[in-house]
Amino acid sequence: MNKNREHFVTCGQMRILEKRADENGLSYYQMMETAGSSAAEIILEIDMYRRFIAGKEDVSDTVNSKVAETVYVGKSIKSPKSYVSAENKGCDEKGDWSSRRKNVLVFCGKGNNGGDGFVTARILCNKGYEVTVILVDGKPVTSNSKINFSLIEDMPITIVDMKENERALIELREIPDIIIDAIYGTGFQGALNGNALKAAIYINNFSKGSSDSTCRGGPIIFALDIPSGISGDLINEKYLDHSCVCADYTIVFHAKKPVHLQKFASGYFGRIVVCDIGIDEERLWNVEI
Ligand SMILES: NC(=O)C1=CN([C@@H]2O[C@H](COP(=O)(O)OP(=O)(O)OC[C@H]3O[C@@H](n4cnc5c(N)ncnc54)[C@H](OP(=O)(O)O)[C@@H]3O)[C@@H](O)[C@H]2O)[C@@H](O)CC1
Ligand SMILES: [K+]
Repeated sequence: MNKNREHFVTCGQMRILEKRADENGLSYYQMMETAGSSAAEIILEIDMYRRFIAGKEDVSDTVNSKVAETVYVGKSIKSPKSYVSAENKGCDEKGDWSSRRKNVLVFCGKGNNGGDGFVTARILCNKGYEVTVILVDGKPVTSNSKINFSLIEDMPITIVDMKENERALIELREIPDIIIDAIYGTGFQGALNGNALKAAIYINNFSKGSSDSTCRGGPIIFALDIPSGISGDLINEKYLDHSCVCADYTIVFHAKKPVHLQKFASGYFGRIVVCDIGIDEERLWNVEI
C-alpha cells in the first residue's frame, strides 16, 4: 500500500487494479472479505475506544494504547494490521464485553459496497453485537455480494428490506449504537434518490457533521469506502449532492479516491482510515496484460 497521504486512485483505476489483482491470484471474493473484515476490526477498536473515553466501561486493558492515541489525535491510521482484535484482548468468547449488547444498523446497497457491509455485519454479529441489516435497494445483484448475503441469512441477524416495507425505518425502535453505511461506493454517480435518500436522511438525523462522536454520544457513523451519495471521482464542488451521508469515520479501501482529497467534501468524511485490502498497486501497474 502506498503510504503517501495524498496518494489516490480514480474509481476507474480501482476497477482495473481489482481486475488485475483477481487475475493474479487475489480473488474478488477475498478482496471483499478483507475489506469487510478490516472494516469490522476498525469499528470494534473505535467502539471500544469510545467507551473507554466515555468512562462507561473499564476497557483500558483491551485497548491498544497506540491505536487509541492515534484515534484521539485524529491522525489517519495506517493499516488494519495495527489493530488488535477484541477477541484476543480480554472479551468473553463471543467478544461481548458489555452488559448490554450493542446494536448495529448496516445499510446495504445491491452492489459490492453492500457486499462489504454483509461481511462486516457477519463479523460484528459473531463478536456479540446485535445486528440489523437494511437492504436499501432490495436483494444483492453482484455475485460476491450474493454469496455474502447468503452467509448472513442463517445467522441471528435481522434483515429488513426497504423495498418490501415502506415503513422499515419508521419501525426501527431502538436508537442504534453504530451505523454502517454500505449503500454505495465507487460504483455510484449522480444524486441520491428513493430509498437511498430516505436512508441517508435517517442516518444524518444522528450525525452532527464535524462534531466528534466520541464526545457527542449517540451512534457512531461509519461509511465504507465513500459516504453514500458522493461520487468517488468528484472534484467539482458544484456537483456535490449535500443530501449524502455524513459520516464520523470513512473506512477507505486500498487508497483514497479523488473526492477524499477535496476540501469542499471533507465535512462528510469525518476521519479517514485507509485500509489495505491486499492490492499490490505498484506490481499490478507493471504486470503484462
Ligand atoms: N470490485 C470488487 O470486487 C471489490 C469492491 N469493493 C467494494 O465495492 C464497491 C464498488 O462496488 P460496485 O462497483 O458494485 O458499486 P457500488 O458502489 O456498490 O454501487 C453500485 C450500485 O449503485 C447503483 N447506483 C449507481 N449510481 C446510482 C444513482 N445515481 N442512483 C441510484 N443507484 C445508483 C447501481 O445501480 P444500477 O445503476 O446498477 O441500477 C449499483 O446497484 C467499492 O466501493 C468497495 O466498497 C471491495 O469489496 C473490494 C472488492
Ligand atoms: K458507502
